[in-house]
Amino acid sequence: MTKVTILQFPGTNCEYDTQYAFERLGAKTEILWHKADKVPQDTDLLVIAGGFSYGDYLRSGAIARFSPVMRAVEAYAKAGGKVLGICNGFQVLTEARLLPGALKRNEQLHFLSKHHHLKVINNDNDFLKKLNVGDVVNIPIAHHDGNYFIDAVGLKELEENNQILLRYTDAKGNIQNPNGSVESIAGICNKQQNVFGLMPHPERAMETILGSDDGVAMLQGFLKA
Ligand SMILES: NC(=O)CC[C@H](N)C(=O)O
Repeated sequence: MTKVTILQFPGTNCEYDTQYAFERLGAKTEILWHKADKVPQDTDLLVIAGGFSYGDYLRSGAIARFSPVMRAVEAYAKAGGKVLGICNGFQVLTEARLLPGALKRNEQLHFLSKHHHLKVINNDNDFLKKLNVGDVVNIPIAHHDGNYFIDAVGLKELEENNQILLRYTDAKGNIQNPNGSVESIAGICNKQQNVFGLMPHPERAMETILGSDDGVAMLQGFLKA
């Protein structure tokens, strides 16, 4: 059985949605408070859940990065452990330099909360292997700091190493840009392809009655066969 450990900082608010989503897919889960100094040994996937860690003070994710548990997360990722950062989790991972780039305030300076389409750019990784390149999924976004920035050198590296995983599009897969992100990037991974981050919330797209179940195929990629 796959074991998913979900990090919780003061201000995290998506840990229970994330727990529900993974348990529904048959995983066992544990919520880990940010004061922990170890990642549980049986962890197959570590998720940094969404929310407003430390009230988004200074910059989203900028304080959480100094929490004790982040030293353990760094060691876990360095040893090849799989890490997924969703929304605020993505922000924490960029602040901790486990993923390149930064998340700035949305271009229009508004909080965005709606469903958005995304196109799969690369599926040659654990995260998106259940989807096909070019697939368009419908996933909620909910952020005010989702404007992904990376400089030209960094962007070239992302492209060369197939690190761009998802881009924002319309329902037909035409590129769209809700928040000003460089090249409409919605999700990336590190060069080693074991640390993943995205602004949209797959854990909120688990049931058609709630607008979409396209998150199922995304999260399933992490489960053991
Ligand atoms: N849903 C979230 O994780 C919110 C992320 C972050 N606090 C922002 O608004 O940008």
